[in-house]
Amino acid sequence: MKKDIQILKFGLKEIHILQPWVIPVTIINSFFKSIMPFINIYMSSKIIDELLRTKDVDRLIFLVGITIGLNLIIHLLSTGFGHLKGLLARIMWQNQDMRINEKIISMDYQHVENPETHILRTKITEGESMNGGGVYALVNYFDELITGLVTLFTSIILIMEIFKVNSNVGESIGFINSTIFNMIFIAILVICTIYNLKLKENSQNKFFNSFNRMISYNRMFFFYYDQISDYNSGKSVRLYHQQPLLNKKSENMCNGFHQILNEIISDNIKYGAANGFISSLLSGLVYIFVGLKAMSGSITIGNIVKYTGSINQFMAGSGMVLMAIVGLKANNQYLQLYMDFLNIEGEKYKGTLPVEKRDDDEYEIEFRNVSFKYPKTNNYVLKNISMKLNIGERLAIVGMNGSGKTTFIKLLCRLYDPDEGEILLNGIDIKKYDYDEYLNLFSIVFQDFKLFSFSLGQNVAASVDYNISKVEDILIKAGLKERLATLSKGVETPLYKDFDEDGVEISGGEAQKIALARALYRNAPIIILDEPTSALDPIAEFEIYSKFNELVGTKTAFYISHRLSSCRFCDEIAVFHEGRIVQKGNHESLLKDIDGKYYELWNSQAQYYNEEAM
Ligand SMILES: Nc1ncnc2c1ncn2[C@@H]1O[C@H](COP(=O)(O)OP(=O)(O)OP(=O)(O)O)[C@@H](O)[C@H]1O
Repeated sequence: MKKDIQILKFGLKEIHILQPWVIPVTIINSFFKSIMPFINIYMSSKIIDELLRTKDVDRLIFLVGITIGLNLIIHLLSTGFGHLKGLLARIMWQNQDMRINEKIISMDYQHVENPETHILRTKITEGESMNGGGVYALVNYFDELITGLVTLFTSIILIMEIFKVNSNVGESIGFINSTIFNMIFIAILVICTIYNLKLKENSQNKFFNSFNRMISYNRMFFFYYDQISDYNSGKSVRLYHQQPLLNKKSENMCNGFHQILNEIISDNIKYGAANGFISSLLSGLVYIFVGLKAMSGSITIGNIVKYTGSINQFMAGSGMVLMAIVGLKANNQYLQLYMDFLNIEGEKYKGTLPVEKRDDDEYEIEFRNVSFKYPKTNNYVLKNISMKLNIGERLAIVGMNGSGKTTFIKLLCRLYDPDEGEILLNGIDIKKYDYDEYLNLFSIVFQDFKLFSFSLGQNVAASVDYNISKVEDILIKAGLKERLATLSKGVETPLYKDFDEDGVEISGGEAQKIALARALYRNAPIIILDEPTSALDPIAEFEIYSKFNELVGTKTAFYISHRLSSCRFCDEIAVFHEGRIVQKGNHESLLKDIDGKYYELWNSQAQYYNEEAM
């Protein structure tokens, strides 16, 4: 109970943050919605009594006029506020999406790589969009609760009279006029309502369980959808005849999904039938109860309309309140997911020390006995790494697949922190530096870099506004002079066709050059290139290497590559093997150690060049 209230408070606070007007407008809308039926109930009873008693035409016209007028006003107000509420709730929903995205962007990288974060996110978005659970649903349950409470309160005021024992009626109908008769009726009303509530609660819980089972199918569905729609995968699908594989996988997913859907539909039918039966039974009882009271003479004919209408409204209102409570409780399960997501803590210590701004780019990096394993794994990916990179030096990192090269860079950029040892910048642990200032020291091209469907210039500058001539200069330096000349809108040409028909498709090599240009545009003192030329043709690769010193200037550079021939220009080469640095030195010295890993790697690659040459 305490936890439920806590989650509810969180939900209401969230709604307020996302769109502060949603709650006030919902309350006003619920009020108008709920009083509308009572105007007709009350006024109808007055008109009937008037017809049966005085038949005063002027008064009848007055009563009908008031009824129509009130109906019109309340209807207009209720419709207007209803639309406003719908609009605000949609804005709130959109703001929630943005809040979730902002959270993902700002959370520690280790959470971004953690599949559990993505499952949680999928549960939240699908809970909202497909199952009506979460913040949006809270607005609706809140609406139902307020509407129910106002309905309940108003109906109680109107029906109180009927439960009064009338001393003017005769002995023969004494039982109908007695307190016991009234109590029996109220007891039946309460029992049926509680039973209905239990049915609803069971159905909601079953639905939430089904929803949890559905999540994995939904994730698969979107995965296949993406794969099938993505023209890049289209190539391998055709080439490897993967259609049957994808079809089979989709079919299995659909079967699992349909099975859960069938269970939900059959549960809903059972619940609907039971609920319909009980509601009809109750309606019948209300008419019998009020009819008997009228026959006994304890109420007027006009009051039959008032009391049957009000008791039905009482039942509807109490049903709404109870259903809203059950709904709110069930909805808490969805809100809890959202709360867990927002509560994902930034565990990383962000530091406060400002990074010294140096015109001479004199930044020295040292790894001291660094060991690291990925969260929730047992094996060290890096073990006892120690190395120092002097200012302005170019360090090449080579090694076989999975030897830990990219992980080394991830630690350097504080995407993860070491489990043991420390990384120092100018002799100070990098954790102590202000996180954002520290990151500003790096220009990085990752292997799996990403370009966006924005303009070429915005991609290079990583910003909406940019200096056009600077972007052009850098693109030319990165080897895109000819390609740039073919673009009618120059650097303002959109990349890809996702949002713009005039967008251009670029090759893998061109994309890599743009990613390189982006790193150069940033002009940070330390540059990191993770396989920066893997997609380039030999001539483009040669051009980049021959200009590398000019491109990198006085910056300190980390250079990761599988192609050992392309690392020869580096001052120092570190050879990684199974998470350790097994050799260090320049190309010539490393090659002299014929038992070393570098010699082995070099020869295995040189062998192919030689064979090709033969
Ligand atoms: N997020 C992660 N969670 C768990 N293990 C990971 C994660 N990322 C990488 N690894 C594992 O860490 C090891 C080192 O990976 P890393 O990407 O650093 O190697 P690499 O030398 O850069 O390889 P490659 O040359 O193929 O790019 C691999 O065994 C990899 O499976």
